[in-house]
Amino acid sequence: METAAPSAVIVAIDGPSGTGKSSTSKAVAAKLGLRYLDTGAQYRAITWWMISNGVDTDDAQAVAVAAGKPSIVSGTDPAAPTITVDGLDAAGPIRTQEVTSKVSAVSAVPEVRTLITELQRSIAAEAARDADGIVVEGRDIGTTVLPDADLKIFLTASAEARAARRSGELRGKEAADLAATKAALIKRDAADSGRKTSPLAKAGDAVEVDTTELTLDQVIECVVTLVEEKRAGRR
Ligand SMILES: Nc1ncnc2c1ncn2[C@@H]1O[C@H](COP(=O)(O)OP(=O)(O)OP(=O)(O)O)[C@@H](O)[C@H]1O
Ligand SMILES: Nc1ccn([C@H]2C[C@H](O)[C@@H](COP(=O)(O)O)O2)c(=O)n1
Repeated sequence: METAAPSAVIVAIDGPSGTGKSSTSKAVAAKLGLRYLDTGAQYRAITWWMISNGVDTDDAQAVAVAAGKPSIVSGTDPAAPTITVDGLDAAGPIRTQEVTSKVSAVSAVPEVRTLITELQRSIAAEAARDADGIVVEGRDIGTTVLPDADLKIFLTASAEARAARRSGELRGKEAADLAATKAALIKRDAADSGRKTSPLAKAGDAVEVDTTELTLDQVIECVVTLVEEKRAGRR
C-alpha cells in the first residue's frame, strides 16, 4: 500500500486561463521544495498528438478511440518542468495557437479525462510518497482529481487583466490585438466551464484569491503563507 511521507503536502491550484496558475505554482513549489505538475500541459500534449496523427479533434468519438495511444510523461521539477509525448519533447509544440484553439474540445472528451486524471493521481501519489509533496495546477484539481488535497486555491482575475498579461507574452501583431486575446480567453473559459465532465470550477473548500490588483510576487507570497499555515496546522 502507498503511504505518504509524514510531512507531505498536496496543493491544488485551479482557475481560469491567465490567472497566474503556472507562474504561481512553479514558484511556490520551488520555494517550498515541492514538486510541480502542469495538468494543462498534459491536455495540450494529447491534443498535439491528435493533430499530429490526423485525428479530427472535433470528432469526440475518434478522439476517444485514440486517447489511449500516446504515452505522456511529465517531469515535475519546478525549476525545469518537462513534457514528452512518445519520447518526444513536446514543450514547444504544445504552445502553438493551433493546439490552444483545439485543446478545449479534446479535453472535454470523457475518455481523455479518465486517462489523464489517472496519470495525474499517480504522479501526485508518487510525490506524496517519495517527496515533500506537490503543487498541481489546472481546472478540476480541487473538485475531481485530488478532492482530498491538503490545500485548495482558486485564482481569479478580471478578463482585462488576464488579456493584458497574455498580450505581454506575445510579439508583434498578436500583441497589438488585446481585444482578440481577451475574446479568445473568454471563449476558452466558457468551453472549459461549460463541459459536462469535470468542468473548470471552484471547489467548495477552496480559498479564492483575486489576483487582478496583485503582482505575481504578492500572489506567490500569499500562497506560500497559506501552505505554511497548513503545514503548521493552522488551517
Ligand atoms: N499577478 C500577476 N500580475 C502580473 N502578471 C502576472 C500575474 N500572474 C501571472 N502573470 C503573468 O501572466 C501570464 C500568464 O500567467 P500564467 O501562465 O501563470 O497563467 P495560467 O493561469 O497558468 O494560464 P493558463 O491557464 O492559460 O496556462 C504570464 O506572463 C505571467 O508572468
Ligand atoms: N485540469 C485541467 C487542466 C487543463 N485543462 C484543459 C482546459 C484548458 O483550456 C487546456 C489548456 O490548459 P492551460 O495550459 O491553458 O492551463 O487544458 C483541463 O481541462 N483540465
